[in-house]
This record gives sequence, C-alpha cells and structure tokens, in this order.
Amino acid sequence: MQWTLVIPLKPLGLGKSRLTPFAGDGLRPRLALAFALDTVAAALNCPPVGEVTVVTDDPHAAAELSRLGARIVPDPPGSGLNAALRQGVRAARRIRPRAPVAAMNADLPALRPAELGRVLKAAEPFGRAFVADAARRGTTLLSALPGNSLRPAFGEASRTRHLASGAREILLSEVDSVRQDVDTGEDLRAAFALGVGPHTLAAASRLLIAE
Ligand SMILES: Nc1nc2c(ncn2[C@@H]2O[C@H](COP(=O)(O)OP(=O)(O)OP(=O)(O)O)[C@@H](O)[C@H]2O)c(=O)[nH]1
Ligand SMILES: C=C(OP(=O)(O)O)C(=O)O
Repeated sequence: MQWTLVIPLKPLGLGKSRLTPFAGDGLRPRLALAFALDTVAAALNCPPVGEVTVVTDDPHAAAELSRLGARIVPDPPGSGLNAALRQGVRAARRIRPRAPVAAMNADLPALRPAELGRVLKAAEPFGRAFVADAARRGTTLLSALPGNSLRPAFGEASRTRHLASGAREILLSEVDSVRQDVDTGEDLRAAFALGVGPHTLAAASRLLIAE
C-alpha cells in the first residue's frame, strides 16, 4: 500500500503556545517550523508513504515544506484543525483516490521512518485506526482506508473520541517516535531523549544560545 499522509500545520506565529514558558516569541515559530520540517522529512523517507500533503496557511512554512517535496493545501477559512484535515483528505483523494490516508501531527521531531512504516502496516487491516500520543490522552495519527471517511476528532483528549468513534487503536510497542508529539518543554526533552531530526537540533541550539 502507498499511503498519503495529511499533516496539518498552524501558522507558525500562532502555534505551540504551550512552549511559551520555554521559548519566547522569537524562537517559538522557528521551533514549530523545525518540528514540521523534521516530521515531513521523516514521512517522505518512509517507503510506504507515496505523498505528503500539508494543510497550512503559513506562506513561509509552505515554501520550506514544498521544497522538501510536500504538496501544500490551504486551510478552509476560519475552521480549525479537524476541518483543515477534512479539506486535506479531500484534496489528497482527488489526486490519489485509491490510496489509504493518514492524518498525522506536524510536531513529531523525533519521527523515525521505520517506526512510521510499522504503524502504517499495522493500520492496513482496519477501515480506521489511530495511534495515541505518549501521554495516552491525545492522538498523533489517524488512518482511513479508501471508502472510509476519516472523521477526525483531534484536539484535547482525542484518544477517547477516536476510540468511541470505532477507530481501532494501534497498540504497537517501540513506536515511541510516532507517539512523541511536542506541546511542552517536558515533551521537547522527551523528544530529545529519543533523538530529534537536524532542523529541531539546529533550532534548539539557538534556544540554548539565547538562554
Ligand atoms: N492547518 C491547521 N493545523 C492546525 C490547526 N490547529 C492545530 N493545527 C496543527 O495540528 C497539530 C496538533 O495541534 P496542537 O498539538 O494543538 O498544536 P498547536 O496548536 O500548535 O499547539 P498549542 O498552541 O500549544 O495548542 C499541529 O501539527 C498543529 O500545527 C489549524 O487550525 N489548522
Ligand atoms: C491535537 C491533539 O492534542 P494536543 O493539542 O495535546 O497535541 C490531539 O491529541 O488530538
């Protein structure tokens, strides 16, 4: 199976607000972009991934991510994360109608292509499936095979909603890099312990210099 990944990214100046105690207004957008670049680069290096579509209204991020090889789709006006994902899936399915799709967060700076590949393999038998985040409260990836609507319910404590919606939870061990989203300074430390990608490493060294 060749998957299309749909990755949502908030405008860089607005996202990652929970990193505020850790990184000021100058550095937070750089970190948000670095997370997205490392996430998208790892996804594009994953053999079962045929295409990456990023849904974003941020022109700078759009330029950098399309240079890596991602397709860019704008957010529908004034709609929020789940509507952005539905829009991304519609656009992706127009281009590859027979490809399975997976929505995945843009804040997975330690993402390993091999671990993503194992998750996508595990998702293959199920119409819809998801991976819980490291805290087991949220969701980092939600998949849908052709013929299944994605029905994304991301946001605070989304694991319970995805479970209740009938999506199968993928309970693989040793896919920590797919689960480790970064919302807080503590999450960033945990991602560093797993090993972050080069963009995050470079952006975070600015953080250390700035401190
Ligand atoms: N395109 C798009 N992406 C979004 C939107 N809201 C959140 N995202 C993305 O969805 C993913 C999960 O969001 P969060 O973890 O809540 O990230 P965030 O909103 O940047 O973080 P906080 O400001 O701390 O809530 C991240 O990749 C965000 O960039 C939105 O309205 N549009
Ligand atoms: C977007 C989500 O949560 P967070 O904002 O905690 O990453 C989610 O887990 O669905």
